[in-house]
Amino acid sequence: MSTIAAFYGGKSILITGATGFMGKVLMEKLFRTSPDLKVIYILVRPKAGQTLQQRVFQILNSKLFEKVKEVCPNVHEKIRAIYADLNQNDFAMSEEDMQELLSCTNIVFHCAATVRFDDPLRHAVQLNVTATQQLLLMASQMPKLEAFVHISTAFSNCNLKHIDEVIYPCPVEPKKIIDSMEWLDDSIIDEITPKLIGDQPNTYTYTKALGEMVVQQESGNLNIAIVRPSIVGATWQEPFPGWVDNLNGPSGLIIAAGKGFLRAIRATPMAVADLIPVDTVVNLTLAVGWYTAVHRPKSTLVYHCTSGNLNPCNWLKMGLQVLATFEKIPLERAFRRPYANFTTNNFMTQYWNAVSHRAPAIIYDFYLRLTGRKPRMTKLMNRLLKTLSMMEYFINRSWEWSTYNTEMLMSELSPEDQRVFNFDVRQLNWLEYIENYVLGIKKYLLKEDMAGIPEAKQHLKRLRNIHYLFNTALFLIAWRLLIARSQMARNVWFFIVSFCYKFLSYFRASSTLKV
Ligand SMILES: CCCCCCCCCCCCCCCCCCCCCC(=O)SCCNC(=O)CCNC(=O)[C@H](O)C(C)(C)COP(=O)(O)OP(=O)(O)OC[C@H]1O[C@@H](n2cnc3c(N)ncnc32)[C@H](O)[C@@H]1OP(=O)(O)O
Ligand SMILES: NC(=O)C1=CN([C@@H]2O[C@H](COP(=O)(O)OP(=O)(O)OC[C@H]3O[C@@H](n4cnc5c(N)ncnc54)[C@H](OP(=O)(O)O)[C@@H]3O)[C@@H](O)[C@H]2O)C=CC1
Repeated sequence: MSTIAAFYGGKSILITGATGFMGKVLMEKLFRTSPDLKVIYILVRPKAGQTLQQRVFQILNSKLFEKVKEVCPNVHEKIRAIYADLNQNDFAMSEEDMQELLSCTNIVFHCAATVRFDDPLRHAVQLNVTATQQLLLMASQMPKLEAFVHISTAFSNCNLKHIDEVIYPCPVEPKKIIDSMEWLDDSIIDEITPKLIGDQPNTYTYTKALGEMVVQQESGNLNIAIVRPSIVGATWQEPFPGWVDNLNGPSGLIIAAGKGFLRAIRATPMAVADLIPVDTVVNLTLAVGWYTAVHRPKSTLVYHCTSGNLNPCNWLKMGLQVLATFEKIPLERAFRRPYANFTTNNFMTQYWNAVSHRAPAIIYDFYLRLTGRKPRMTKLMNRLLKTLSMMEYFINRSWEWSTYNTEMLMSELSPEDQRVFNFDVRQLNWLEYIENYVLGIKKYLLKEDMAGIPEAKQHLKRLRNIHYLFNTALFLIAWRLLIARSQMARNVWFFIVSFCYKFLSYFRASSTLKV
């Protein structure tokens, strides 16, 4: 029997961000391995016209939870959705809900965050810093609390090249930032944002670093740990390979590549692609929760959940494997054939953006206009280029994350726990993982039917023919224009034609002689 699974039995667990990518996998694993847990409280807000209950119903009835229903048939009774908006004071929770949480919670997993890179600083501070502070305050009033696990990011200190498992101080105290957000108006905040974030690439990594400092400053007597995952990708093994349900990280760009929108990228091919499967992150998180509660380390331990130092993969290898998979299993209705062009040169980036991204979009929009339809490709392409520009910082650098605490934790686990809560990325086969990731994107994110693969392949063949036809026509037009304007081009043209004619005559003559 797994010690960690047994530990969560009978526990009341509070999860924030349970409706998010990582939160869902965390809940799934908890229910599957510890079906005798008492209750999971999840803080949820209504969204996109769905009530709390509808959101929970949708999660529990998704493919991800199919195995859970077998091992824990009463899962509906063990999940308690509590209305909460982490942007509001006291999370806008009712008094009864608050009291229940304070008196019953044994373990807290704080996953909620805004992960947008372009969020205004005020909003990012509210969710990634102030909400963390409020949750810690709540935690300090929970008499039964055994452990609080805060999910941060390995990029919270991405202004450094080598990152240790420690909390680094921020230039400005989080409290001062929180205070200033209360009285500064939006335009001033926007103006000072670049100065405040300094050498951090965006408000996301900056506020995640502030969040860690808040954890350190407000931890008091709590048993707290921080987990720092790098770029979280689809599931590796559990509950099944390739599950993914959002566009964050590489997923959106993989789709863009598969649909033929993204054909060139400013990326350093040999830079480490520090991806980490979401089930690996969840296994580590659960092991951390157990260790923190049982061993009560004296200080707040930070755990890096990264792959680069143990089993590195680079962007080139990843890109090529993505394309190889699309050869076998293409996406439906692609705009162009998938193709990859990695460049680190600024001029080449501009060139490829103009030739491979903007020009086809303009031509296609022209075609849409001609056929009486609404143009949309240029808008979509601009969005893609914006996304690319936001990601560039992360795909042109490599970082070294030390993993002493993570390795120490691994050595503390029993063989059974190492198997059930496996977070040893050395066992990961990248080519297999990436193939499953791409397949998962097709099946679970885009919900494309595998029966449509032959038609998708046919479509790619048609696109290839259109591509050849288009290039030939373009070449002939360009050549015709050149001949009309340049004597030299005409001379070259006559030289080539007469050369070919002579060659053919010679060939015919020599073959007649042989006979
Ligand atoms: C050339 C060949 C290629 C070959 C093969 C290819 C190989 C692949 C190579 C891969 C290299 C990967 C590098 C990853 C590096 C990650 C580093 C992470 C490090 C930190 C990790 C963390 O610790 S934290 C998690 C990361 N955090 C995010 O990753 C959020 C980002 N994101 C945003 O910051 C906003 O999204 C942003 C973008 C501002 C847009 O903002 P925006 O306002 O313009 O757009 P919106 O977000 O409102 O979305 C409007 C519509 O775009 C759709 N969409 C949203 N995202 C999309 C996306 N990525 N790709 C496509 N489509 C996307 C969405 O579904 C909407 O669609 P619709 O309109 O139909 O609903
Ligand atoms: N994905 C990644 O690549 C990485 C993620 N991380 C960290 O992991 C954690 C989880 O990320 P991930 O699951 O990918 O993110 P998601 O964007 O998928 O999920 C974010 C979660 O936070 C919730 N949330 C956001 N705002 C509020 C609010 N005002 N009130 C209540 N809940 C709110 C969301 O709820 P709702 O569904 O209602 O929007 C959602 O459940 C985050 O802390 C992130 O920083 C770290 C490294 C990499």
